[in-house]
Amino acid sequence: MLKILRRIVRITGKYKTRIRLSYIPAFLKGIMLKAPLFLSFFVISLFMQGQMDAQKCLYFGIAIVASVILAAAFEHVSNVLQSATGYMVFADLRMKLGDHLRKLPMGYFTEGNIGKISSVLGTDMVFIEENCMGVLSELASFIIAQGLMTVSMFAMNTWLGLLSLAVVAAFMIVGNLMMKTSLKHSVIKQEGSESLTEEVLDFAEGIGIIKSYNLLGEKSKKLSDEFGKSCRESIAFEVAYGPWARALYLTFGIGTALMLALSGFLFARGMIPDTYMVGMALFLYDLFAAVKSYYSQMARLTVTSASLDRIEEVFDAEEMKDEGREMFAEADGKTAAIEYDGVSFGYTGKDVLKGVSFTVKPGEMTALVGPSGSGKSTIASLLARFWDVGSGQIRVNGKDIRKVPLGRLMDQISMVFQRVYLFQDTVYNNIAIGRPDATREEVEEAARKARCYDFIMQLPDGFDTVIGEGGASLSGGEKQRISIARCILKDAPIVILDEATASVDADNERAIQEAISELCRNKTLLVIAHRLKTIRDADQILVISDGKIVEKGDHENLISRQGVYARMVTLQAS
Ligand SMILES: Nc1ncnc2c1ncn2[C@@H]1O[C@H](COP(=O)(O)OP(=O)(O)OP(=O)(O)O)[C@@H](O)[C@H]1O
Repeated sequence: MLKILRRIVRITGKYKTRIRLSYIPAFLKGIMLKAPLFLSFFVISLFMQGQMDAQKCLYFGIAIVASVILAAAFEHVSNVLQSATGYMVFADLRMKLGDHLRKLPMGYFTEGNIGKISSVLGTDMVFIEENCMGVLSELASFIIAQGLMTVSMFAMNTWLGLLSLAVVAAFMIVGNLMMKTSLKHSVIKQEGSESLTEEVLDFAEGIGIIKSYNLLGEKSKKLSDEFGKSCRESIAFEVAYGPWARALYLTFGIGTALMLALSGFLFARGMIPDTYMVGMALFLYDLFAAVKSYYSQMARLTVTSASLDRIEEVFDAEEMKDEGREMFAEADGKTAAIEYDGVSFGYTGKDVLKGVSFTVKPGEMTALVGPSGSGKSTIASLLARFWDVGSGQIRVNGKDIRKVPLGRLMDQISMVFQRVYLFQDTVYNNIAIGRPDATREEVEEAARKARCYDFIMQLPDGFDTVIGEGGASLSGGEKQRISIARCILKDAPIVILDEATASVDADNERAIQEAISELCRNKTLLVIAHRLKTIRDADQILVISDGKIVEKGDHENLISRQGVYARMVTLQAS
């Protein structure tokens, strides 16, 4: 239990002191909450001893009101310190996570971790933020309140004190067993929610394919199975947890009854005065209320433990090294040279690239061609450090790309992917991502060059139209051109182009080709080519097969060689 509390305090980082400070008002609130009870006890005692008068009664009344006001004030201060800190902690933690995710290799995202990331951001962090920070101060005030009650029992009579201590010990045994059960099932529930999130994301993302291949029944069944599993896990949690919650309730009832019986016995034996007997009747239902509430709140914290595990798991994923602090010789220049020097690489041990070496001169175009799965995309993605090379080196302007800051490398590269991703934001912002400090004129100019200005102006709000859910929907070709406008605006010296294989209509294809020509003007180009007719003018064509360069040269040269490339051209022409 303390372990969970310590883990929560640990994630509060630089706000730790604020959290610890908040215990002071929480303790004071704990005392103030019990003050009306003690004051009432004194009032009754004074009445029974015939020492009460109207003035004293008024003072006691004022003291009770003051203690209630103070309890509220202390609660407010402790909440401000703790809950507000919770929001600050998680704002920082989300930023830290964003930064961490940015530094993870692409492989992390393709290895089934998307569900985990979604759960961490959407469920775990929100749960801890909303539930746990406030709970810490609640727990502190429960501990002090229970302490006060037990001490006052000892003050009345040692036997009463010992029995109340024994009941608290029974609460601790039952409470801890309840938490163990809750913890075990929370982990199962959290894992279930993770795989459910993954299944829902998969279903939503693949809905087009699911419909077109008539898989709605099959996929819906898979999804319903996941919902069913999640439901069963929740029921199993309740079934296992319920008896312990009832046991806690019983301990409360039995403990209270035993305290009443003991005080009656002690009174009958003349071991406690009648005022104490009346006081017991007053305290009775409040005697163990704090420890009961404490364990009820702790159950919430067990869910937190499973959430913390997942948050830590994501943070533990190894980041790509970004320790290089050297700069490119021609940093931010308009052209750049690229050299692959004996590059080998494998995703999961097996080598996908085997000793790949080639040079792209500044301002020239190199095309990668070859059968599917030969390693073309892998070659290109290593340049952007989506993964790091296994052995060998990739140099840009003579500098090993691992020796420069990742951010600086990315400044040098624009990428046009086959699969375009536009954010659910305005057209303007989707283009401006390329260079956030660009002026409106520059964004519009980039849109013109990418041949998308005209269709953007026909959208309901022009550049301010929101794309995506609830906003304008665009055709594949239009989206592609917006993504090219983004790259034109970025104006990076290197362009990696994954040539689209999807067929678009002739108008769109012409517009896309014109947009690409604008983008590639005076740039160093690495093109993953699928249609060979588009790369005839390339300065260099690399034919990749099974992770190796098997032919290298320009179109004329490779045709005259009558090798793999020539056969591919003949095949595509037929
Ligand atoms: N993220 C990944 N994890 C594991 N293996 C991968 C991953 N991406 C690609 N591979 C494997 O690496 C090999 C090369 O893939 P790559 O995508 O580079 O080929 P490609 O020539 O670009 O293919 P295509 O023309 O079909 O896009 C293939 O065997 C592929 O299965």
